[in-house]
Amino acid sequence: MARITRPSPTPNHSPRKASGLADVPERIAVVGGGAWGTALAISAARAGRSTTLWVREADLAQRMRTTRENDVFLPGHRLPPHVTVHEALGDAVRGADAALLVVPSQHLRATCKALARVAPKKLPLVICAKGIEHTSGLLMAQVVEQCLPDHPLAVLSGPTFASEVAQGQPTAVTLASEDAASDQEHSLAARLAAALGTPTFRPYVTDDLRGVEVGGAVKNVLAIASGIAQGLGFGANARAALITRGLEEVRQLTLALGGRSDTVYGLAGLGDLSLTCSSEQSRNMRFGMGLAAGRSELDIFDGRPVVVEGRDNVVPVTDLARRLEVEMPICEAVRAVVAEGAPIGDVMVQLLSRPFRAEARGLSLQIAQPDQPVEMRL
Ligand SMILES: NC(=O)C1=CN([C@@H]2O[C@H](COP(=O)(O)OP(=O)(O)OC[C@H]3O[C@@H](n4cnc5c(N)ncnc54)[C@H](O)[C@@H]3O)[C@@H](O)[C@H]2O)C=CC1
Ligand SMILES: O=C(CO)COP(=O)(O)O
Repeated sequence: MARITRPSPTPNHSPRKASGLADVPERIAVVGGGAWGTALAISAARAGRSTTLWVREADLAQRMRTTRENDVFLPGHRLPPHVTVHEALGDAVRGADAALLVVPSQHLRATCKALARVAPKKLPLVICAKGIEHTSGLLMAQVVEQCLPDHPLAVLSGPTFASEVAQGQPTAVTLASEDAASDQEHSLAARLAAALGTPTFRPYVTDDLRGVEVGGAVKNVLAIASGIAQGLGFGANARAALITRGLEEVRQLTLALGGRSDTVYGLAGLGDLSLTCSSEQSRNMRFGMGLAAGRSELDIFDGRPVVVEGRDNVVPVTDLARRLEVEMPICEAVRAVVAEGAPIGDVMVQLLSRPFRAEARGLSLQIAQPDQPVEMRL
């Protein structure tokens, strides 16, 4: 395995200037000790940051302090010495310069409410969860703004399987903060990039929070579709079509919400969508494959407590699209299977029987529906 090492990153506690940039956050708190939080803590420590990790499960936190491994959510990866594990949220964020929020999307609000009681004033917050809140239909940044209104906000997203990041495999991410437009190198996103970036964890900065968030929320739903397609035995052509047409669904929703096309074609859009739709490392994709094979949810992950954001987000994603009158046929098909119990075969036939249409934007062709029966052995 190729591995690039960085010239001896030594953590220190004094503010650092990087390449003439403003002070970068030195002490990073990671809120959420699942696979992604653990990988981000390892990566932040590798970047030389002094890192705390909040692990909700007290027994796991205790074990991690001894064994230096998260044997539940990210087994096989050692925590560097500069990562301190806490089960009390207040201890994890005390003295932090920035906090990465890495709990599953549907638990973010409750976690933020708890954080509001203990977080230092104006602590910069970095959303690393991908999704839309079920009860409110809000994106993660909107949820955080409601619970912690006075805290500067950034979003970190992109094609990032946790275990590869923990291994130090080359990875690129998008870091978004609104001030990146006006105050580029002093922006929160730029300062976080300087704090968290390494030769193998390469942040790209943008000001388009909305676009970054939509890409992350929708790709998980599309990855379930990709898993279903793979599970049904469809080939590489189908996957390429699904990724391309899925990206168009991401684009339409992004634009409807005020995000930008360049974000859709960036790491948090096309990058994450293509990763998650083509690798069985993806839990969402494995979930879809399991559904196609007729397996139960528990059986798909051998009874382990695994987050499948696409399953938890398919209804809020499609509800939002319906409200904004954005057509998302692939996401709707996943909703029919996952949330409404429709038989996969019927949903697939419906999807393949949709009318042919224009690909070029601006053309509004009316073409007849396919009139042959869909011939598939499902
Ligand atoms: N695993 C990955 O490769 C990546 C995950 N993400 C995102 O990170 C977020 C977290 O996912 P993972 O770390 O992978 O999850 P995970 O499946 O590895 O772990 C589950 C996490 O949920 C937490 N949890 C369970 N119930 C909770 C509650 N009531 N309140 C707060 N936390 C609770 C657990 O403590 C644990 O930290 C998700 O939004 C996911 O989409 C983003 C990029 C990569
Ligand atoms: O978000 C991810 C990769 O960028 C992780 O995807 P899964 O949750 O499908 O494993």
